[in-house]
Amino acid sequence: MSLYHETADVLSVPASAGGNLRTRIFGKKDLKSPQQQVYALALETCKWSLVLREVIENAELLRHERKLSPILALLLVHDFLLAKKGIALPASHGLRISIERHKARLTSELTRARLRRKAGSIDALREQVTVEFLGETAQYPRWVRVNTLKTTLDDQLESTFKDFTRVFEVKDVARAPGKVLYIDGHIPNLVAISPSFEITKMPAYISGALILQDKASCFPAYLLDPRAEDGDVIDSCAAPGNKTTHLAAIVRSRVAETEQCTQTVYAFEKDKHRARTLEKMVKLAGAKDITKMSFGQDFLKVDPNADMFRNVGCLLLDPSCSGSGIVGRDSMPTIHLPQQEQPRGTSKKSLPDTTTNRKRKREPDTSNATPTTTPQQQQQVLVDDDGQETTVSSEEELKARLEALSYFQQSLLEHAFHFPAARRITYSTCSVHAEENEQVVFRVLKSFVARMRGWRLLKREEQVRGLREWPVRGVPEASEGGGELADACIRAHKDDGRGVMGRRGRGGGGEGEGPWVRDEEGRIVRDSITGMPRLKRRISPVKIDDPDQELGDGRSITAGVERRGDGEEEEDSDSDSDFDFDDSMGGSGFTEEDREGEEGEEQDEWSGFGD
Ligand SMILES: C[S@@+](CC[C@H](N)C(=O)[O-])C[C@H]1O[C@@H](n2cnc3c(N)ncnc32)[C@H](O)[C@@H]1O
Repeated sequence: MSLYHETADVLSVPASAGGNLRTRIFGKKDLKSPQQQVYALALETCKWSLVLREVIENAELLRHERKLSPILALLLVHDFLLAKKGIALPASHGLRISIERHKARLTSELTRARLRRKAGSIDALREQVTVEFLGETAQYPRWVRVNTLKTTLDDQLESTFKDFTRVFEVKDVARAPGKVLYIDGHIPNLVAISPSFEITKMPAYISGALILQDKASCFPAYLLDPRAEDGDVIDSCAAPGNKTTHLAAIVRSRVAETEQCTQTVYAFEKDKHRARTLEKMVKLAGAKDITKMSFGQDFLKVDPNADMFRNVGCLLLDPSCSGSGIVGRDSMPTIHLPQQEQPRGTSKKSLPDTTTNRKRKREPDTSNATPTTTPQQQQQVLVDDDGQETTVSSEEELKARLEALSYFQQSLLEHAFHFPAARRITYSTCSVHAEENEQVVFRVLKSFVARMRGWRLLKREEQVRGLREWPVRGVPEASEGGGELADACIRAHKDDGRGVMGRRGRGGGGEGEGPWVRDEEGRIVRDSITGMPRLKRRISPVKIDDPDQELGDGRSITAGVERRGDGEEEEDSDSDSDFDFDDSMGGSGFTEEDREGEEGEEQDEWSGFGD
């Protein structure tokens, strides 16, 4: 099946099948065409579909080419008119011929469509189309992390962003058209640029020198602040790898260029499929020398006392969570289908697109396709790490899922507390729910292992400058522990006016936030229970929005702890950490993706690190 038929199939899946464009494509195991290519074609065609519909209808393409279905026509005309290399089929292929023989009409209709929109050039039209397509998300800047493993901010200001106008308030980025840039004041090496700028086409992006990463997603690694004296670092839940590569960049930045970096970032990812993405990202970001990845490895089953981890001073925990909370099911982009047999000059732009869709050979009925159609109802939907959505039908069900997830999250933290040389931990999620955020932090600090080993909250005034100054903090009512815990937490949400946004930019969510916990520099203190000298760790929760910002969804929470000291540490005899994820979660409370990670793979065995 050709790229075009496969993409048409993806776009024709009924709305009831759920999922978003990304999950429909990347979760599809039987695609013959490269997933990335299908995704790009589908997304770009949706983006241009309003213009292309007009072109196709006015050129009467479907009247002349009766074998073409509306979706196929859109895809082919998209590539014919807008793709650099045209239609990706041999010149003699029937589908290609069916479009190219209408070259004159199609190109002149595109020119007319452009002029109707008062766009002076195709590039100007492209910008208009992009802003329109981004809709609500166009109100937010696009955050770009300068990957210091490969480049520097100065180099990028002189190359990729050479023609950009610098603004000094983040709110001015999204408002201004064209090329505008803001250098972030909280996170080093982070810039915000105009959302309509096609950064993904820039060589620096393609080479991994620039990484698309929402500001809030940069909080955990920055807050963790791993320094040379902290030794090795663990990213416990690593895929797709935004935070792993950020950690690697920070670690490397603290070693002189001429010197070898002796620290290692250990990255665990339980899901083998997602681990492949992690591997690609680590490689692309130039983090391979510093990072050791263990594919399909459950962090909870890693022995903290293993010799390999004796120097691990910092851990970043960014576990699976309930995702973006309550969101609208608007995850599929809209596609505007041309009508068949539309008489010239009479296009009815507001007709529901699917009404005229006819069944075609090899192309399924699109009458129920998510794309074009009616606004989706707002529902309570939990979104997992893969973007899979689960509708929650009752408050009780939601409560049960959150409870199960929060126990898993707490178990990760408790497990991290056991690493003998650990000084700091950050904890983050992309959940909107206090149950997974402040409440996890509050509970875990009261756990036996936390008290025995002296972990404590990292207070706001002890945090790195950028996050100390970040004004959006935890919610006191959700913090049980009161004002201090809330203030130590960092939150970010898309309505905070600071340019951050949820992972998926879904409508209807609004309130999403997540806390982050981290500890500060540990000091030897007297343990309040035993009176013994102890390493002091602190945890501070922070709330943030999350990362995978492209089609973003959800928020994230991070928590971290740190300890430092030269005191003797007692061997813990408590069994808090022997929490068995599988048993304790039961069957109802966690995401598909968590389950998938367990299936078929032997999780108990240490799979070793790949270089
Ligand atoms: C929220 S995502 C992490 C995102 C990542 N930190 C980033 O910034 O790119 C959570 C990941 O943790 C993985 N995961 C969940 N439980 C795990 C466990 N027990 N051990 C290792 N990985 C786990 C999931 O498969 C998922 O890929």
